[in-house]
Amino acid sequence: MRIDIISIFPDYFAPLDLSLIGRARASGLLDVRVHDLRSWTHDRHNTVDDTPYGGGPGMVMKPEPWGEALDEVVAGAPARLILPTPSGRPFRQADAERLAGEERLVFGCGRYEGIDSRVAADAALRMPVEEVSIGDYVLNGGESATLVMVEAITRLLPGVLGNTESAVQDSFASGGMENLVEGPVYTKPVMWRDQEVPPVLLSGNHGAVDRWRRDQALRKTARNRPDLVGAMPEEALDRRDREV
Ligand SMILES: N#Cc1c(N)n[nH]c1-c1ccc2c(Cl)cn(Cc3cccnc3)c2c1
Repeated sequence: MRIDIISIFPDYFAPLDLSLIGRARASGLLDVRVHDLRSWTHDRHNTVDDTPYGGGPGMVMKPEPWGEALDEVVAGAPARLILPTPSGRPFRQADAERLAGEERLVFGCGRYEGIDSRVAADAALRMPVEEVSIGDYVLNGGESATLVMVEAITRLLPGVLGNTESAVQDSFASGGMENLVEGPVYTKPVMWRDQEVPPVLLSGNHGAVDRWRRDQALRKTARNRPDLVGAMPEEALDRRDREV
């Protein structure tokens, strides 16, 4: 997969040189290219914003630099443009799984009050464009959202997660314990500050461990994410009661 990121803060993406994504890039498994939008400005001040038509607070990102940047970065090759925006469709795990199947993604990270709306409309003449939001809270621009989405997407690519990690049983995964959040996890020592590891985890009884983990995940989901419990079929909630 090739990912292009366009931003006025390219240094924001230094974390993509680290850890599993950094290793995947170094191995050639993943091709991530970060571009400074100001490379496509032509005035002395590298201007990327201007006042909004119709008035109102703040500034809007000018369309010309974006148009030139997308023309050059995409260069006619099929790519999907992802535009983080507070008004976008919610980004979910299913979107990460879907986008992990794409050959090329381009992330347009805006700032100020947003990118001139004609940029998305013009790009949509040549490629699929998705306006997405990572959550109902307000950020200062699209960079943090892009980091979140790039991590959620690329961790699903074969070979990116090492042997010690697994994307299969993750929360919100389509497989594994569907629609449940992760339950508690433990490692050595068996006793720490007067807290012992639940004995079932030391029992070697894999069936009992699986049942215990599912029950803990159900309890944690009901406590922290009642919205997910509502979406769960009734029998899934009662299953633990029938299991011996
Ligand atoms: N994704 C996402 C997301 C999220 N979940 N919160 N905020 C954002 C986000 C994404 C893109 C931009 C661009 Cl471009 C400018 N801003 C600042 C802003 C804030 C409030 C109203 N208008 C613009 C962005 C905020």
